Amino acid sequence: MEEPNIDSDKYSKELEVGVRVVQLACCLCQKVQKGSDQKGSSFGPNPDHVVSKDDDSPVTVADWSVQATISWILSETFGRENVSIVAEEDAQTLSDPNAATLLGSVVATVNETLSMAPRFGLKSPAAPLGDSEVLDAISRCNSTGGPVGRHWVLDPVDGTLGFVRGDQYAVALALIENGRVMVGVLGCPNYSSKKKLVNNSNVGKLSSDLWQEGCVMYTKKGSGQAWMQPLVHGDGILEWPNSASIIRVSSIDNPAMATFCEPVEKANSNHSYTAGLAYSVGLRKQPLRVYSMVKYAAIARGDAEIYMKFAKAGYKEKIWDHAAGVVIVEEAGGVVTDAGGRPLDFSRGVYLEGVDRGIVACSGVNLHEKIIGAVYASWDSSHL
Ligand SMILES: Nc1ncnc2c1ncn2[C@@H]1O[C@H](COP(=O)(O)O)[C@@H](OP(=O)(O)O)[C@H]1O
Ligand SMILES: [Mg+2]
Repeated sequence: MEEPNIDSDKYSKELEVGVRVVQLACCLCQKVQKGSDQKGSSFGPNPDHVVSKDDDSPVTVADWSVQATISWILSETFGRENVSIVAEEDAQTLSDPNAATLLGSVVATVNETLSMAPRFGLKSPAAPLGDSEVLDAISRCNSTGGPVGRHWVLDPVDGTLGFVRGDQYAVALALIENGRVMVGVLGCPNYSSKKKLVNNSNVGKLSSDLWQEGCVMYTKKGSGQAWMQPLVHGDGILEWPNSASIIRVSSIDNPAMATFCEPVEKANSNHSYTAGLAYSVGLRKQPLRVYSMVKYAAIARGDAEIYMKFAKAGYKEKIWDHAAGVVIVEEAGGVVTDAGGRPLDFSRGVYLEGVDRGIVACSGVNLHEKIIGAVYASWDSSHL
C-alpha cells in the first residue's frame, strides 16, 4: 500500500483534543486508583466495583467512566454525527437494574471528572450528566471500524489487571482514517516521564515514588516524531502547545545489550517460546514483564528495544490493544509487524485480522530482522 501524503496541519485538532482528553482520563484513573486517599470524594476503590467479564478479565468503574468521559468530550467537540468510536466496553452490565450502585459510582465519577475538564482546555456539561446520558455515551462507542472513514479507537483502561494491582496500565486513544492509524495518544499514569523501567524490580506498586508522575505520549502519522509530556497533577492546567519532549527509540542494536518486554501474564503470551527466541538471537538480559501498552511506550522512548507477544493459537488481537502504541513506536523510529514480518492491518474491523503467529515491535530493523528470522527458524519445533 502506498503511504498517503499527510499535510502537517491535518489531524492537529484531533491530536490536541486527544492529548487533552487522555490527560483528563489519566487524572480520573489516578483518582479511582488512589481513592482511599481521597476521603469525602465519590471516587474510590471498592472491591465490589471490579467486575468479571465473560472472558474472566476484570472491568472497573474506571474503565466505564473513562469510556463515557472520552465519548462525551469527542462528541461535544467534533459533533455527535461525525464521531465513530470503536471501544472495549459496553453498557450491558451497567444497565442491569441490579447494578444501580455500580452505575451510580460511574455517573458520579464521570461528573466529577467532567467538572475538571476546563483545566484541561475542554468543555464541561452545563448540568451534570444523568444515568441515561452516561449509559448512552458508553454504548455509542459500538462502532466496528473498518476500511472506510474516520474511527476513534479507545481502550479506556488497557491492562486492567495492572490497574487493579496498582501497577502499570494505559489509556489508549487512536484515530484511524481509511484503515490507517493517523493519530496515537497513550496515557501511562504509573510510568514516570523521568525514570526508566530499569528492571523487573522497578515495575512496582503505586506506593513507589518512581511512578508518581506519569506521562502521556503522542504522535501524528508521517510526522517522523513522537512526543511525551508529564501528567497534569493537582490543580495544574494543561497548556497547549506545551513543553513536551521528543522521544526516540533506543540506538542499541547489539542483542547482548538489548532488553525485551512481554506481558506479565503467561496466559497472554507464551513466555517459554519468547525465552527460546531470546536465547537464539543472543538476548542476555532478563525479560521486562510489564502490563498493558506501556510496553510500546517503553520501546518508543528507548527504555527497551524489543516487545514480543505470542498469544495462544486462536486468540484474536483487538485493534484498541495496539493502534496507539504501534503508531507511536513507528514515528519514534521503531518497526512493528506481525511475527511473519508483515504490517498490522487496522482496516478490517474490531480485530487485527490475519496476524501471523504474534506481534514484534523493535527499536530498529537489525533487531527486528533477527527476531523474525528466529521465529521462522524455530516455529516448527515450538509448542504453541
Ligand atoms: N488470552 C489472551 N491472550 C492474549 N491477550 C489477551 C488475552 N486475554 C486478554 N488479552 C489482552 O491483553 C491485554 C493486556 O495486555 P498485557 O497482557 O500485555 O498486559 C488485555 O487488555 P485489557 O486489560 O484492556 O482487557 C486484553 O485485551
Ligand atoms: Mg486492552
